[in-house]
Amino acid sequence: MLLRPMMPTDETLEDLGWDDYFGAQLSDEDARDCHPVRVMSVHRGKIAVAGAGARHIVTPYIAGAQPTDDHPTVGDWVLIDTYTGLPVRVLHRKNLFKRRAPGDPRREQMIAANVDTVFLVASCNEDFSVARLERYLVLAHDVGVTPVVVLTKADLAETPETYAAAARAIEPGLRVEIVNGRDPAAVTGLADWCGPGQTVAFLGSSGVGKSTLVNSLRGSDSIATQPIRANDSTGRHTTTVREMHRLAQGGWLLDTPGMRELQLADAATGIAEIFDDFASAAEACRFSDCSHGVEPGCAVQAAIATGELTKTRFDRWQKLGAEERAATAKPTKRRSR
Ligand SMILES: Nc1nc2c(ncn2[C@@H]2O[C@H](COP(=O)(O)OP(=O)(O)OP(=O)(O)O)[C@@H](O)[C@H]2O)c(=O)[nH]1
Ligand SMILES: [Zn+2]
Repeated sequence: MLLRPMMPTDETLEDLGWDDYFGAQLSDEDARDCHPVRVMSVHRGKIAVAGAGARHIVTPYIAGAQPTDDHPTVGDWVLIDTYTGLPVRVLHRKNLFKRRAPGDPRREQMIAANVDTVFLVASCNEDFSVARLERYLVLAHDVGVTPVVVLTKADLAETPETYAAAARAIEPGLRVEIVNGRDPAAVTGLADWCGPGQTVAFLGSSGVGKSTLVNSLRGSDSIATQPIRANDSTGRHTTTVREMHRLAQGGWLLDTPGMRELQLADAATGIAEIFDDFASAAEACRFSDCSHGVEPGCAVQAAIATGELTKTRFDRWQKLGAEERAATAKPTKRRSR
């Protein structure tokens, strides 16, 4: 089967996000016999890919690929054999978003690969929650993607700066941008991350304005947005396509339904990073399995007493830890009849 050019483009590999990280993975043989393509979308039994100057449809099956992770997902770079048109291997990823497969918590499902920046979207209204942003930060750190907090609906808030200050306080150096997602001019604040070759993804709960932002960034209105339901602010899921979208600034948006349903999974390292002050205080507790409650010699409680650590952050640290343990707990054995 020869590689059929489906659609000629003027895209270079660099436009698509190719850089030295991937280039360094090619042997001389690879460079001679194969060419790299990026996975734009995944369908049943086929994947749409983009290479230098053309887009193609190829099979996702790679001979000999064993674990699921060896198979291509959206955002991946795949080597295609120039003579057979078949995929040879998936290049090592910069990062990979995964989630537990719905209905089977023991299986993991790949969601998106090679994301440069993840926009953590929250709105400047009563839905704003530091704890939720922290969860997303944990996830971003865990996956190894640079997070940028985007606060939407600034036009509806009297003092959007108070929300921004609360977000900035979560982590030193955290980038926080305030936008009116409906105003295409206002999203220019996000341009730094959306230029040629850059890949972004969005995380945030339903109704915070992700689709609206995406439309403003794409310079089109091609993702349907629906008005929020009148008596709750949960919004609706309006995005069903699973693919990479070209942004007006030249970059790529990786938008998959899975991204929208991501949960905190296997995020232990991430939690330790966001709460490194708590993690290091806990090392001084008298008991190694201290629950930081009423035990004698608890260094965490001591630090809270002196004001060195805060009780509110302690509560969030405990809550995230408990959620994480619940999420990774082995299913309890069913009693036999
Ligand atoms: N005033 C104002 N309204 C906004 C802004 N961003 C989004 N909205 C509105 O908020 C509602 C929800 O926005 P969506 O973009 O659909 O939210 P979403 O995060 O994509 O929601 P899901 O698709 O459910 O994940 C829509 O009515 C938008 O028009 C903003 O910055 N300012
Ligand atoms: Zn303790």
